[in-house]
Amino acid sequence: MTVLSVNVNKIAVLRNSRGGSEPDVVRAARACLDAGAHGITVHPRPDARHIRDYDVYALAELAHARGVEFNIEGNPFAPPRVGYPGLLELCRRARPAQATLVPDGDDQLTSDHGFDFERDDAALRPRIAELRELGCRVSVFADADRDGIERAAELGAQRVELYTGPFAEAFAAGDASVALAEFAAAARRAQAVGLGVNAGHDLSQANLGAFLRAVPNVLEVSIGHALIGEALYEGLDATVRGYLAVMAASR
Ligand SMILES: CC(=O)[C@@H](O)[C@H](O)COP(=O)(O)O
Ligand SMILES: NCC(=O)COP(=O)(O)O
Repeated sequence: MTVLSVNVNKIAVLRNSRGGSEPDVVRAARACLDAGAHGITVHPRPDARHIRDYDVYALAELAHARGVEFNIEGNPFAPPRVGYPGLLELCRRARPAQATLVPDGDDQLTSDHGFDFERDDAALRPRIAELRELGCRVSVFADADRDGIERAAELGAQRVELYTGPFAEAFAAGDASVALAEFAAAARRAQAVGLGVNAGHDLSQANLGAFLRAVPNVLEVSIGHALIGEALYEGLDATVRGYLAVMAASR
């Protein structure tokens, strides 16, 4: 079964645009959970452009109280700075059920690629080990079109999150068949060495069904940008239920 983790970064974008505390990130997360979402994801960035450290702690408290998965995404190599203690320190303090490592820089508008597991091997290993010692399940962001996804297992990761941006682009352009075959093959290669497969980036109500029907045994999708945008029209409750309906129909 695939679970839905709602990424609430974009609620914080809106809040930060004016300062103050509205819209309230925790209230929005609660509304998503009330609608049936299985978990909450955040991807705090060192420049604090959206989710801040205090959001992470407040959302962790909510997730722990509700007994749902909290997933923190981020670059494990980004150094701490004021307002951003670093991904590992955030995980030490917030104890998320899952930490998803993503190799992105501050100069990126958003995440746009996965790890090169061969190049990043020595750097990733100790961070994955430390996160696992903290009790986090560790997932690593991966490209479907790059060789070597299997190495994530050797590094100690339990899951990979397939970067679905290229699939979403192909879907929007009208033909995702080649991309879907590539993603399905990558998922199978990861699963063959015992890795669980998550997926995320630019998934939407429009493209999610096609993805889940083609790619086997996706354990979790984390969705933010499209979902929060759609919720402006339909409301969070109806939008989350809409995603869950797509997921149920794609089983
Ligand atoms: C790893 C990933 O694909 C998402 O976490 C995405 O990067 C969301 O981050 P932004 O909301 O900052 O674009
Ligand atoms: N890991 C992907 C995620 O959390 C949300 O990505 P997006 O839906 O905001 O593109």
